[in-house]
Amino acid sequence: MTIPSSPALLATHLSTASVSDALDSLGLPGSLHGIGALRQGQRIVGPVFTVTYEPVDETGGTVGDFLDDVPSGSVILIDNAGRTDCTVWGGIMSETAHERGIAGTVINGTCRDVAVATGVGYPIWSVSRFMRTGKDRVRVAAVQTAVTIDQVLIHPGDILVADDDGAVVVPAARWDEVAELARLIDRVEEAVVEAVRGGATLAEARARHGYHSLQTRKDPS
Ligand SMILES: O=C([O-])CC(=O)C(=O)O
Ligand SMILES: [Mg+2]
Repeated sequence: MTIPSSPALLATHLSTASVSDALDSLGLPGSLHGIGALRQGQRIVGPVFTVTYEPVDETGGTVGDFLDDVPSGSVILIDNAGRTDCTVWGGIMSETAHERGIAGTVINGTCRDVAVATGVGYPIWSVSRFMRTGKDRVRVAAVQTAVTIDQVLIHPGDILVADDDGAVVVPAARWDEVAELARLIDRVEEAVVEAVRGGATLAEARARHGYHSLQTRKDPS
């Protein structure tokens, strides 16, 4: 399996749109509906380090205790069950993750200190932003165990791609296959645009290159 984590590959990596279409064509789930980029113009790809939070009723809960254990190049994927009334990520964590070379953080939940993340250029995708802390409200229940977000079952080490359009996860064992298909989809879409530039109508260009069925699930037989 090739994980494109070098800066050069990061600069040219696949869009979430192409990866999502490739997953559709293989009949695989992976797109994380409801999680969006905190700010535009950032793209990441890397293996996920999963974190699961749970609520606490009394004092003692806190956020971020796992951060010292995350390898550089990882994408931190936090599942707080979509909870948006208290954080699981903040500015100290953004500064620390940036310092450690962590690729970015994707949160099924909310985060705060957004200006700090923006200031250091640390990429975050989340359901929302909100300032009330998760300290004394949540605690880490598990790290590096499987999580399910938007009905997508995600295992530690699966490959997450995120950009302006959101975040999508590919099972590690299917990465090469999905990436190759996504590259093919990119090439076909470029050919459609080239045909339009060359004078074809959009209908002609799309028909010529099979645009409408790029993402259609292919018969496995
Ligand atoms: O309580 C939180 O969300 C954590 C926080 O603010 C930080 O890391 O700076
Ligand atoms: Mg803070």
